[in-house]
Amino acid sequence: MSLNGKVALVTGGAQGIGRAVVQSLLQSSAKVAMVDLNKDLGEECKAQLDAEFGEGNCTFIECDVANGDALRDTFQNTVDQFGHLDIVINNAGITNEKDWEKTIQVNLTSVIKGTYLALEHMSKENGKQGGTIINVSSMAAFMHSPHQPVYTATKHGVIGFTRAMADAAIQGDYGVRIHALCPAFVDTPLLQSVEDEDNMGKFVKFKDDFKRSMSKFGVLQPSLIAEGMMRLITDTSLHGAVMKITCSKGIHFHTYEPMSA
Ligand SMILES: NC(=O)C1=CN([C@@H]2O[C@H](COP(=O)(O)OP(=O)(O)OC[C@H]3O[C@@H](n4cnc5c(N)ncnc54)[C@H](O)[C@@H]3O)[C@@H](O)[C@H]2O)C=CC1
Ligand SMILES: CC/C=C\C[C@H](O)/C=C/C=C\C=C\C=C\C(=O)[C@@H](O)C/C=C\CCC(=O)O
Repeated sequence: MSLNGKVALVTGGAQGIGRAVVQSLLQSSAKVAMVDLNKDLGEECKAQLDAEFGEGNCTFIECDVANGDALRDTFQNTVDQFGHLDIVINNAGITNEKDWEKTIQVNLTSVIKGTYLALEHMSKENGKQGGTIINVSSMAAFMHSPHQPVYTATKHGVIGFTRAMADAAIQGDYGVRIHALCPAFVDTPLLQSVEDEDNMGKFVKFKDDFKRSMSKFGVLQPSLIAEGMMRLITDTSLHGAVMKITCSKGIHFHTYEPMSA
């Protein structure tokens, strides 16, 4: 499905899962703001994408999503460059059990901020034209490990916040579809950090248990995660979805029991 005329903003877009979905969005003729902390990586990625898709379709904006003012400026910069905003993917994430406050800031607080900024630019409550938001969680929210307790907490939080905002979007008639995406293990540099004591702190001693899980459940490619994101963007029947992507079941959805008294 063509996304011609649509404008997307992807945080953490210069590497890994984010880069894969930036590629898919460009292949579908969307304009893309690739937002990332890593200037060198971002500029290299933009050069490659310009060579493949032509100049003017992708912009790189250096931004630490943990800096709320910078993130606000990044959203405005995107709208100034491309005229409007239709798709926001809050993808940037880290795992750091030593600096666990930073992990909360990047993985949860910034996802909340990114969601609210997306609504400022897309919600009908603000006179805008609607859109789609995808917040990236993890299968860590369904299968915790002793290896990354705070990372796990942030990913649980992303699901809870996203599901509540999806309900708010319905009751408030925002015209914005909001989903959570929960990949299992994916072959990216983040997954390699499982070996790093600098990242994992005292929990690095549990890394063998984590690696056994990786062996047992398998490791996905970023392209499949991008495929799941494109389905959330293009299937307008979906709202408030919690998409799971695993080696055993592929792209599927978590189902919740209806709330009852
Ligand atoms: N790799 C995996 O096994 C899984 C990853 N995820 C989630 O997917 C998302 C993307 O992860 P990966 O692609 O694996 O990671 P990655 O480390 O390969 O790429 C993340 C990108 O985000 C950028 N980034 C990090 N902190 C940032 C910040 N404060 N501001 C702006 N950009 C920042 C990095 O520079 C990098 O380019 C994360 O939210 C992660 O938790 C979820 C499940 C599995
Ligand atoms: C340094 C590591 C960084 C990121 C890793 C990632 O975010 C963490 C993933 C944690 C757990 C992954 C679990 C994978 C599970 C599966 O693949 C499933 O097939 C297992 C079966 C059922 C899951 C339970 C359910 O679906 O509710």
